[in-house]
Amino acid sequence: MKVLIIGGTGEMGQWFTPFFKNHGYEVVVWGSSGKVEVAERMGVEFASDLDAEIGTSDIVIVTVPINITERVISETAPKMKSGSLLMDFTSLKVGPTEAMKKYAPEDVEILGTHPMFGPSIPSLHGQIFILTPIEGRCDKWFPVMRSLFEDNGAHIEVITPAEHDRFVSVVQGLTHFAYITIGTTFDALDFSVNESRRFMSPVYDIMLDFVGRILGQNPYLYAYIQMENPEVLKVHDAFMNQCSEMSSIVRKKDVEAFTNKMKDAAVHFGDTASALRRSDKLINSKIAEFDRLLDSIGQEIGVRHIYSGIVHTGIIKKVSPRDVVLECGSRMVPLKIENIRLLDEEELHEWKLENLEHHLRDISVLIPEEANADVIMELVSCNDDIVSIEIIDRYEGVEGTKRLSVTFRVMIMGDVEAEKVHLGIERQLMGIGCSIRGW
Ligand SMILES: NC(=O)c1ccc[n+]([C@@H]2O[C@H](COP(=O)([O-])OP(=O)(O)OC[C@H]3O[C@@H](n4cnc5c(N)ncnc54)[C@H](O)[C@@H]3O)[C@@H](O)[C@H]2O)c1
Ligand SMILES: O=C(O)C(=O)C[C@]1(C(=O)O)C=C[C@@H](O)C=C1
Repeated sequence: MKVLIIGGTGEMGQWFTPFFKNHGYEVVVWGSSGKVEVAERMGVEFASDLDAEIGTSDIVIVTVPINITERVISETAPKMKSGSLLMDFTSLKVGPTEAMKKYAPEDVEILGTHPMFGPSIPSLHGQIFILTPIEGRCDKWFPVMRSLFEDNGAHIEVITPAEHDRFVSVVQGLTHFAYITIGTTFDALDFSVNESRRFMSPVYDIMLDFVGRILGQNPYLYAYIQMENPEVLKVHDAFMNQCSEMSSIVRKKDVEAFTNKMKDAAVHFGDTASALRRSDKLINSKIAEFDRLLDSIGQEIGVRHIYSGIVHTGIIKKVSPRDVVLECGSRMVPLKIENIRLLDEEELHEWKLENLEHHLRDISVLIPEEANADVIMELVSCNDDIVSIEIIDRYEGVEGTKRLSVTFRVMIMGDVEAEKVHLGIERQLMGIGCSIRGW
């Protein structure tokens, strides 16, 4: 089954390429900037002949900047083969769906989708995926796509394209607008965000992270989310009216009016108690990770850099509210706490197993008569410094004894003193009655 991702070299395209590849699809990507090296890095083909790929693909996904999506659909849809599926990931749904309806031949199915997440999420687990199928235009492929996303942990919401655009005019239109405007206000006030962190409350801390998260992303995406959805302007008007009304209440020092507005908004909002609990959880999770770092000073830890994926292991030397210093061999590595995730013991162990260069030792022993070599091996294997152990030789013909000779091949964890562990294993074997051969 072949999937062509038009825009496959972009942010979302690069997220979904390995996703489809890992589910057994052959993936071919195309991007206007011709980034063949991006395709190579992902281990997929770059579509050198785009029209030929469109005509032979089972699924074509359009995931290009919002403002050109309809044009790309109009150029792509008519060239698709019978029985195939045309799908998009655009943050708006009315325009792209109308274009798919208009330009896709009747025997090509169409499905508008909007993944409600950005490309920095690790998996579909717990993420919302909005689907806007058109009656009679996606009977074969809708259940296939739905279960592909659902089986990977996504929560599916099915609505019409118009309902979608109305909801996202607030869900994204208002949220992004408010956060971006907070960012532009910092700038207009020439306010030092960095210095302000010294005085931050939990609410401010979290708000800053979200403002920074949005400001740091592709500004064109956010511009088109504001400008290509006609519903957004109504939301801006309502927001700005509320800003002026609240500000004039503040100027008049009208406490009664302010508190009434706030109480009314709380009633309209609904369950503020759950919002408090959930935001407490978010705040506490930040504190919990910080506490774990503090508790680990002087101990070995492993942290994964959220953006590069690189794992650093070492002894934790210093922790301040925003930074941590790790001693990695002879180097001191400073890391920003917001950029790292602390690995738990099991994750660190797994990482070591996969990434360290381990030490191989063969230990030959004569085991006691009547003893069972497999049981002895099981006993020895209960040692955290041992990666693996196997029996590579059993020999009954040792001169002068009836005892069985057994050779254990032991892989010792790469970051421990192999000699010490080796001697420890030999001592343990002797303790249960084995004689080390070659002594
Ligand atoms: N980034 C997100 O967080 C996010 C989340 C959900 C949905 N989306 C939607 O996904 C789509 C892609 O967003 P993105 O962030 O991956 O964008 P991007 O800018 O990172 O990637 C755009 C891709 O489109 C290609 N492209 C640019 N101009 C083109 C043209 N004229 N013809 C064909 N291809 C062209 C680029 O080469 C690139 O491969 C958008 O519709 C966006 O609304 C984005
Ligand atoms: O950065 C994130 O995690 C996002 O959620 C990105 C985000 C958003 O901010 O709403 C951006 C555009 C998409 O349409 C969907 C999600």
